Amino acid sequence: MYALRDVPGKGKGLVAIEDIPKGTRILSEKPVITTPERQRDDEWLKTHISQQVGSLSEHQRQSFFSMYNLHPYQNVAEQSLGIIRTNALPIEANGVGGGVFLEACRINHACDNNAAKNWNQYIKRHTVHALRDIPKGEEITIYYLGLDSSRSIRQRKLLEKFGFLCSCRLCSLPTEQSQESDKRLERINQLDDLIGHDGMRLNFSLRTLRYVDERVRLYNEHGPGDSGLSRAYLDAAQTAIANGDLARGRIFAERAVEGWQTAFGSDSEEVIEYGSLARNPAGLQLYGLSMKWKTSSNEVPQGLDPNDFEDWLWRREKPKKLEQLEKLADLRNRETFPGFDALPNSDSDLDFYEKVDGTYRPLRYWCFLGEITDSIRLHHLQLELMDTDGKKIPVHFYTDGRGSELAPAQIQKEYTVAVPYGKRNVFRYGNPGIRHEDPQMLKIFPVSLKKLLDLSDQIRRFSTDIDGIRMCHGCSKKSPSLKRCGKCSLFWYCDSGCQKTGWNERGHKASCRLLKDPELLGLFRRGGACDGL
Ligand SMILES: C[S@@+](CC[C@H](N)C(=O)[O-])C[C@H]1O[C@@H](n2cnc3c(N)ncnc32)[C@H](O)[C@@H]1O
Repeated sequence: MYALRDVPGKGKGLVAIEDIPKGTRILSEKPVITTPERQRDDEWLKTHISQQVGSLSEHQRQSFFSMYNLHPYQNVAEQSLGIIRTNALPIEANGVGGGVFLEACRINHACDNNAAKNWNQYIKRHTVHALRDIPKGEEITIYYLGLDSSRSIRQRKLLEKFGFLCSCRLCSLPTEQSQESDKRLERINQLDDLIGHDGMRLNFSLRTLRYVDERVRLYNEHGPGDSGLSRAYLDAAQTAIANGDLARGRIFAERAVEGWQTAFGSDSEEVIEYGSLARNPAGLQLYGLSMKWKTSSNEVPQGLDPNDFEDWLWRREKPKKLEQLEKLADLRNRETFPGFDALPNSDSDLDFYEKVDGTYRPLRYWCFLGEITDSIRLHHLQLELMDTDGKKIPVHFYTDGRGSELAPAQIQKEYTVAVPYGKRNVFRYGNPGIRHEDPQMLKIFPVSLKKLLDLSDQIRRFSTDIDGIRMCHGCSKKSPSLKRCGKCSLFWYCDSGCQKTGWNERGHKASCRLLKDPELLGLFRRGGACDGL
């Protein structure tokens, strides 16, 4: 795939002698000489290295002594040490710190490298993989430094450590573009700190995901193949899984693995470890730290265009295209209508609240929905509700009337209770539930939760206008000239025949009556519902 050639200004280097596709393992090599992990003095090192040089084959010896040496020397031992200092690549193995590889050490540096080096602990070899398609004739390059840093820092380190001034594409950018690239790298590093510190401390919150989302976008702008990208996807996977979101966790883990697969190969530690995470995201120890984003592993939306898919994946709030959709909430949207486990348990949960002038205010609207399965009146009313996840939780009435403000006819099994801005509360006795204090902040609708969710589905299907076209609730035909139901204004029909079908056969008689309740309509009108129901 490659040959050792003279490369102008760089001494020798490896050049592709055929097209090398992205992800190809270009080489896989054992060290001929190793250096210890612990710092040793030069005399000790010289002896240690001379012993190893002594046991090289003739071919290896020749190859070793033809390697580039930055350091002056007076004898063979000093020469060997100089070659090692110029060429050694890191090795992470017990007691070993670095090693010389006869082929891999011939690869020159570029800040926009087209190949990745890696010590593979499983096969005890150094591997080099193509990060992108490398056309025949192009030089193979790797990245010598640890972290990504600005042009001036990179140049200083390369000069100090390796004695050359880098002239790669990234280092040769015009000033303005180079400053842009530096800013990007600085922000990538800053985000890394924030994810490491703030993000994880905030219990893997939405904010962590925002940081990682930005980091991934910056990496993609920066250029392909940075191994930081896989790390970033792993952070995203951990954040999702810690919140019970197996669907996104799986996809993020798959993306992390895909990057490592390209850069390190399928037998690398990263691909093996995180490949099993992608197959079984629930196996992560952090799984379920919270269940506020709960999904199953295959709950992935189908048929979205790539941009919408990314918006879903990263939980980006995006402006909706349709005016109608903005007005009418989807009661199955778990962000707006979370199950009990996903509710905040305090005002300081920054996914739900922001601090303004010293007090916490909701960042957005959310509403807990649960169906009554039981009720008890002791010194206060206690309702037992079943939420959208099938979990049963108590609601304790600590209103002035202790629950007497509700008429007995309202408290019926299978009716649905809505609690805007509901919070999880731990009671001194009994199971965690909701502590209800303000009578305005709870409403009961005479319909089961299942029927309410079905109604939500129907509203989205039949009342949404897509470029002026709606679907007839009677016959499901799409048309730009339907007429709306005069009562609820939410369902549309071709003519009175279709309206009759909708009314008598497709359940609109019952749903239209329900939708007469302004408070139920308020539940669907997300915006209007922001101040309670
Ligand atoms: C590990 S060796 C790489 C192989 C070396 N070019 C040779 O001829 O054996 C590292 C040395 O190669 C040279 N080198 C590597 N990358 C370079 C680059 N981008 N520009 C100029 N010299 C480079 C430097 O002299 C550096 O100290």
